[in-house]
Amino acid sequence: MAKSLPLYEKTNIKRSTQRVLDITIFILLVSLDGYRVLLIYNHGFSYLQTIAFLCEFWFSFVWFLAIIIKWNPVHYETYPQRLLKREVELPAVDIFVTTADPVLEPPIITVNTVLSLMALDYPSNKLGCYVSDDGCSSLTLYALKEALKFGKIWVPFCKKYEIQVRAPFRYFSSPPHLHTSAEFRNDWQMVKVEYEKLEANIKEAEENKFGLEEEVDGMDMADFCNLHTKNHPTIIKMLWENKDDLDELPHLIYVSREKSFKHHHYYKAGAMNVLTRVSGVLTNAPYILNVDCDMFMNNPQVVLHAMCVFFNSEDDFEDIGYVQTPPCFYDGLKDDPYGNQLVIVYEYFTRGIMGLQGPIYSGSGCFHRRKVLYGQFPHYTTNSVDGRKASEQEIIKSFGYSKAFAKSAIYAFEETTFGYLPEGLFNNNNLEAAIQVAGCGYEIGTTWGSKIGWMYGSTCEDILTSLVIHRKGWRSIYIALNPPAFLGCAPSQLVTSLTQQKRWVTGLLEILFSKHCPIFGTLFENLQWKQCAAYLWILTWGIRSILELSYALLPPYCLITNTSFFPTMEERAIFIPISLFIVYNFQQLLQYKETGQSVRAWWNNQRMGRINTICAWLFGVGNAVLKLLGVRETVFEVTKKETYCEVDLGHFTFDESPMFVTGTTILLLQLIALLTSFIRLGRSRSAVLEVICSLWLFLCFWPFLKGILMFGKGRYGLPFSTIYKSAILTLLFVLLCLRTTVN
Ligand SMILES: O=c1ccn([C@@H]2O[C@H](COP(=O)(O)OP(=O)(O)O[C@H]3O[C@H](CO)[C@@H](O)[C@H](O)[C@H]3O)[C@@H](O)[C@H]2O)c(=O)[nH]1
Ligand SMILES: [Mn+2]
Repeated sequence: MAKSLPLYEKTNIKRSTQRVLDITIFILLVSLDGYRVLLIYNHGFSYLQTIAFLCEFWFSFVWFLAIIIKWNPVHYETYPQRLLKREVELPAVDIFVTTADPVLEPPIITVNTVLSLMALDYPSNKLGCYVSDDGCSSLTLYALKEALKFGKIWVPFCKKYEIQVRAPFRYFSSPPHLHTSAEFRNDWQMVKVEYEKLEANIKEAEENKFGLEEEVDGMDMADFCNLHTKNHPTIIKMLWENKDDLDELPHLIYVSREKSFKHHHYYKAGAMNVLTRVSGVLTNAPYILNVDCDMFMNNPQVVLHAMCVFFNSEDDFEDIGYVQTPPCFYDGLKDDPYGNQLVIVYEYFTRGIMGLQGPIYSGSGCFHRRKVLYGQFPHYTTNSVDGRKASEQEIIKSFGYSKAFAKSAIYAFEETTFGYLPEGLFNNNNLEAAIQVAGCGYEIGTTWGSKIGWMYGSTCEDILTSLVIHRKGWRSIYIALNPPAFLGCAPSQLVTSLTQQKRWVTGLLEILFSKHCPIFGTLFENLQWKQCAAYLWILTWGIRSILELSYALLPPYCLITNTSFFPTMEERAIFIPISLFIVYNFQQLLQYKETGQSVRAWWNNQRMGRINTICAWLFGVGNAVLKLLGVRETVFEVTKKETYCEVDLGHFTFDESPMFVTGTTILLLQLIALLTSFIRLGRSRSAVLEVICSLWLFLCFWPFLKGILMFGKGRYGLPFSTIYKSAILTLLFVLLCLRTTVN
């Protein structure tokens, strides 16, 4: 019987070898800690040994957390065909796309994402697509308007021929299949020409910066006339309304929330909350799918897959808060030179977390339940604010003064499948209500960002939001589809990648040192302790960077001062660090092999691991400290989206960023250390392991040496200021080393 078949199934993945290796590494780490303790106990306190102990102790702790996470990996399989057989009424879904800057995020990218989403295999009268434009750009609006025209031929074309890749730029980047009908080839050609026209129009508008006050194609652009992108009233444009017709496109709504210099706008989290409210008064779908502007939909069935989870069986479903799809990227550079494809993190860590309370929300490609975002606790079917049923008055107090919104929220708590559609969608009353809830003063005195919606206070609003949801006891589920549900663009330049990493680390520390710290969530709320371990593993990245930096300074210190911090050749304990080095790298290599990646990809990732921690994460820590001290607010630096492949892809390029100073300094120090030990060869104590460490780090930071050698050769070379700052730091360190030996 079709009805009784489950809509999704969970299978455990067996990874015995990995488990054995994990445990072995942990035992070795603990032995190393033990060795240090004994040494300090027997020979008295020494700074060198204490620093080494602290670092290694922390690495052991992080490894312990990792074991908890990786212990029980799982896989979920979803069956949309079974769902369709059940003939249930499918619920409405509101789709949120955010864009923030027409230069860093060219409108053609956003347009492709929107077009792919409009073409989802899902009843189009149940979909509403909201685009938030924090850049308040008439260009983005114009591009959307043009895209809508193209969408009217694109979407039917995709559905007629069951095209899989529904982002046109991606689809047209390869020729059509050979064995296709003449009709298909004609259609293909026609649609392609139309897409090229769309591209050309947007490009032209970009170049000409058309007179903003002009009427573009019957659309009044006067709203954008003379306005400042950081100080302007709300602009909402109802671009398309689906009149409850399956063959039409889904609703398309453009929202640029009000901005003023007097208010904080909370970056993406703020934008998401505005969309939540605007969609609340318009379509109020019980499910919300959110997608970054650079993540196009790549599996048309993805909404059906997600619904399989939500619709499985009554009791099961009652505590699932959201469904996340993995972040996957297209056109990954060969062998992952910047280590940002996250394959290993996904396969070993995320799959592991899936077996705990559930995956962490990663900001894009996620299906939320509206009532969960509204602060609902699991197993409630009516509204509950702070865990108990609330009156309309209380709802207004916490959700803001809009009556229309409060009313819609009550519907949302009851999770009616259609959402809330009073007489006609785009009437003036609704529009007025929407403009009201998009105002920048609307949230004052409410609990938006503190208890409901997307959470404020961290540039990693995604992780903070999911933590707050998990703390209430909700579970979450990951669906990894084939083909991947969404494909995004990963930074293809070193600076961009490092800037992103830096922002993440700042955001993570902001959470760790706030009242939202997961430890409290486990002690006082419903966050499971293993899930807490998973959060801690991520949130402590910044701390790891300080210890990694200290550890990276130990070998040069020892080699310059002719001391050692590792056991020497004469000691039997030397086998501990040696085995650790071998087993650890063997395990890493094995993981790359298991996931079908090359040895080169392993090397690149492990190298970028060091570069990220020492360059980007360290500055992330700096930003977080400045914020905690109240010196400076953190800033969400939007990641630059590269549209076209540049020639130097994969080559390291540099700029004036201070992040490169630490990297260059570490390189110079290893160089001096290696030279010193070479000169001393034969006359010094045996410091084999220190030399190996130094050499290893030297190889990791090799691209910086190239940067120095290419000095003056444009972006491939390190700028002079960076080199001389690093040289001064190196000199200071060497002097410090010499001073300690004199004493
Ligand atoms: O003031 C802002 C800043 C950003 N965004 C949007 O936020 C999204 C993510 O920004 P991006 O610069 O692409 O950051 P990434 O580092 O690529 O984003 C990752 O990390 C973020 C948290 O740091 C998450 O929010 C993202 O979903 C996740 O993909 C984009 O759609 C932006 O348009 C806004 O809407 N308003
Ligand atoms: Mn992004």
